Amino acid sequence: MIEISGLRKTYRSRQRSVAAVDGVDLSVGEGEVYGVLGRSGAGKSTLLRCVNMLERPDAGTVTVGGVELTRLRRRELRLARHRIGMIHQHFALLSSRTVAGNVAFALEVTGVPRAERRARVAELLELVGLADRADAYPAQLSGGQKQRVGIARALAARPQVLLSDEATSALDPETTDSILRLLLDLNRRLGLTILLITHEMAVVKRICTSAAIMRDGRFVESGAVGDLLQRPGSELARDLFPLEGPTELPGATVVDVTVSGADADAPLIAELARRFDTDVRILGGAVETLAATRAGRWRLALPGGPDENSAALEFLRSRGAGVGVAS
Ligand SMILES: Nc1ncnc2c1ncn2[C@@H]1O[C@H](COP(=O)(O)OP(=O)(O)OP(=O)(O)O)[C@@H](O)[C@H]1O
Repeated sequence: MIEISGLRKTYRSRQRSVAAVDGVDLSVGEGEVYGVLGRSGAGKSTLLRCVNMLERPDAGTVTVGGVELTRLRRRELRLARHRIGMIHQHFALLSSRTVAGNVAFALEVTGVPRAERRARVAELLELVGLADRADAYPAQLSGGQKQRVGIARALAARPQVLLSDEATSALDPETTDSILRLLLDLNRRLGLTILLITHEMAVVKRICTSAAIMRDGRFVESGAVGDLLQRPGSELARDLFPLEGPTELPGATVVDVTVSGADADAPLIAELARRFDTDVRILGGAVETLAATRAGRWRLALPGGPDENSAALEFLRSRGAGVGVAS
């Protein structure tokens, strides 16, 4: 649904030049929720703004829903942009308009007739759970309610894609959770593809099917959450699903084992102990449900050195587990 290739954007001023996006490739499938994580200044906002061409990239291509936006002229781009909704950290609502007026505004600019507008606004407010606040003004709303208005407005033109720019960063944890639940619900009900940027791992954990870490304008790691978890040494896996316990034990091989999907609930460790008649110890671990994936991660200590345990490690791999030897 979103294909980005070789994307670059450099900001130049007399004193300095900053490569905010420095060669990013990204592919977001239809119906995916893709999270880009990174610290302040990593280039996340610039990347997102290049996706709907609020920012013109210097190089690379951006294709959304099969349309290559980087080739379009201004007028065509304006039309194509209607297929891409966007929500913002600070909501960006019009303070002089009511909730209904803010949502209607998005329809006015696309020339939707008045009667149709009214019905669509009612439908959208129902969708985001704000039907009873249609006549309120933004100043009378909580942060979570304001973001719901932002979401309704972003969905007005029935976009295929929603871009989310730190949409929950200004909200408390409980409200964050309710907004993330709404986004997940919209993703599932409408088949909406979501590309979000955030500095909060919890957001990725809660709703993303795929994720990337961005640093200095580049993706340092990316992939489906289930795959990342199984990738030995993955930074994202470590942060998404931390493992506790020592990484070294005298006389033992310490391994981190990750399984995802239905395998997460299989009695893998029991089978390992039985088959290889080994006194395997669990040093740390858990089974958790992330947005898209049920996953189990364990740090195990197997008696003996790596050579003595090679058959056991091979067995774990043959069962679809990601295996990283810690020591
Ligand atoms: N309009 C601009 N002019 C000059 N430099 C800019 C501009 N916008 C962003 N930058 C610079 O580009 C780099 C990336 O900024 P960007 O806002 O994309 O990062 P970010 O990861 O979204 O950070 P934050 O979470 O703080 O918004 C930063 O060094 C920033 O100072």
